Amino acid sequence: MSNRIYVAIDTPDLARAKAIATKVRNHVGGLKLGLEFFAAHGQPGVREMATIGLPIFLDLKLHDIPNTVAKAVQALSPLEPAILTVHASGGRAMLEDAKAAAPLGTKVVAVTMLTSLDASDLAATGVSGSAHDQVVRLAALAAEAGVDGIVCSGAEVAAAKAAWPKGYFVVPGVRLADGPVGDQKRVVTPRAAVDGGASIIVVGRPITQAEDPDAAARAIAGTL
Ligand SMILES: O=c1ccn([C@@H]2O[C@H](COP(=O)(O)O)[C@@H](O)[C@H]2O)c(=O)[nH]1
Repeated sequence: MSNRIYVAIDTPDLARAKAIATKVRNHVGGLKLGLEFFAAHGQPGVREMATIGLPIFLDLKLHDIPNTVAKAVQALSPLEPAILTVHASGGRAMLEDAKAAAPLGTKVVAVTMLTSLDASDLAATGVSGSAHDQVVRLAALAAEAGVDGIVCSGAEVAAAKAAWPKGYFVVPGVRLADGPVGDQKRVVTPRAAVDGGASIIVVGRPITQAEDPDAAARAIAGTL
């Protein structure tokens, strides 16, 4: 099994992004680039990071009307990311159109409920019920729409996988047992995420803010 860790390179500083990625490249399976990096460096920055030689996960969490999302996916297609995110709450037509517009080799995965949210945040947006129910509901929508998988927390991944055995499951919100959680609310350890059925785990600050990012990545890989 290849390394399941995608390191989240969340910085607007290209030199720092390259330095961290270069340090950890032997102990992670891919690089996740999100809004912070993309807003600063766009497609040229993604191409630059791709020269490091690891698969690229473009975590842009697209969420708009179907036509706009499909056109955005088309515009991103020359990058041929390994993984691209959209928001499941954009609805079935948006998910279908995003998948249709993506390159064949790109996994389109739908974000269900951000790991920085809990049930009280959900209630504040007018959605009643648990995080578990919300994730399982949106995972069913994603499967029906024909995308490749979902993003969810490690607390729900086993239930989502049981309902969608062929799905691809991306789990962020991963923390070491004694580590700071920061703004994340639904966290699990790397081992628990993989045991629950994560296809890949996304790890950002526990690696990138460590004194020795390579040692941190190696230590996490050693627990899997
Ligand atoms: O529900 C989600 C979806 C995406 N993310 C992204 O993952 C990383 C997590 O970084 P940490 O530093 O390990 O918290 C970050 O890039 C988020 O944008 C998420 O956390 N939760």
